[in-house]
Amino acid sequence: MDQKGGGVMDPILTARGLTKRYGKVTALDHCDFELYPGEILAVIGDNGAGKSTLIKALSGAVIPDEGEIRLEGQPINFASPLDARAKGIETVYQTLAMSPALSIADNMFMGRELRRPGMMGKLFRMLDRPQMERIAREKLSELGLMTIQDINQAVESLSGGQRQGVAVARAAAFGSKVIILDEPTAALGVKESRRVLELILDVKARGIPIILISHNMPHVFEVADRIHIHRLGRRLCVIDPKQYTMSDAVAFMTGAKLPEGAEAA
Ligand SMILES: Nc1ncnc2c1ncn2[C@@H]1O[C@H](COP(=O)(O)OP(=O)(O)OP(=O)(O)O)[C@@H](O)[C@H]1O
Repeated sequence: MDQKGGGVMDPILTARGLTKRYGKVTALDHCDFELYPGEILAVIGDNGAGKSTLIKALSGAVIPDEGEIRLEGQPINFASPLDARAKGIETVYQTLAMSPALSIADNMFMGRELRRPGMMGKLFRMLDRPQMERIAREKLSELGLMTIQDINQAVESLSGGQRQGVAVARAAAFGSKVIILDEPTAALGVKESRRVLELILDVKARGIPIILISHNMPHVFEVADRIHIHRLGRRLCVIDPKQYTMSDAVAFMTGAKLPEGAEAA
């Protein structure tokens, strides 16, 4: 059943019956999932509920044992995160996957460097630094991240919030269809978290849907359009944050209360 817009919109990303076992542990147990165009979908759940495994399966980092994933209606079988990236699913992990000693521009283009013909013509193509710097500057400024002064500044010299910003801008910059953010505010202070939440809303305003994994209920309730509650390896329900309180969500998550009237999985 469509959970959004009374059946008007088709989901951009779906999963049906996703299952992943690690020996005797079932990390994902016939899990369903939907992400709709333009929305921020938060995924919450207790420790060990299977949230990371779910996003890893959606981003090609884990290959599910069973189940089906569809992107824009087409079945997909990612063999690796690179595969998922090539299809427009960008994931920003807590570790950010950046090289601290390299510059902002280098990090933004890591793995997709732009090249131009060198002195020897087409055989020896060299990095097109001016172009990469120009685009990096443009992308950061589009997302209001121009508190960063110098695009050649090493990432290690940035604050935690600025680093998170660069990672999100990188994800948003490359024709993404879906951005997955894993605990983007977990390591940040109040002010930096605020900036990152604004950035998440900016990315949404640019029409890119976001999956936000977070344990921070105030942040989730502030930005999410819908909340996928994950419990014991599967989706327990999806709730509208305007209709439930944070304590309801925590009670559902921990099994203290069952969702009433929520869309059961
Ligand atoms: N590579 C692995 N090998 C063995 N077990 C794993 C592996 N990855 C996850 N698990 C197990 O699968 C279950 C789900 O883990 P997962 O990390 O997906 O949960 P989570 O909801 O993201 O938890 P947290 O909020 O604590 O990060 C846990 O019991 C975990 O121990």
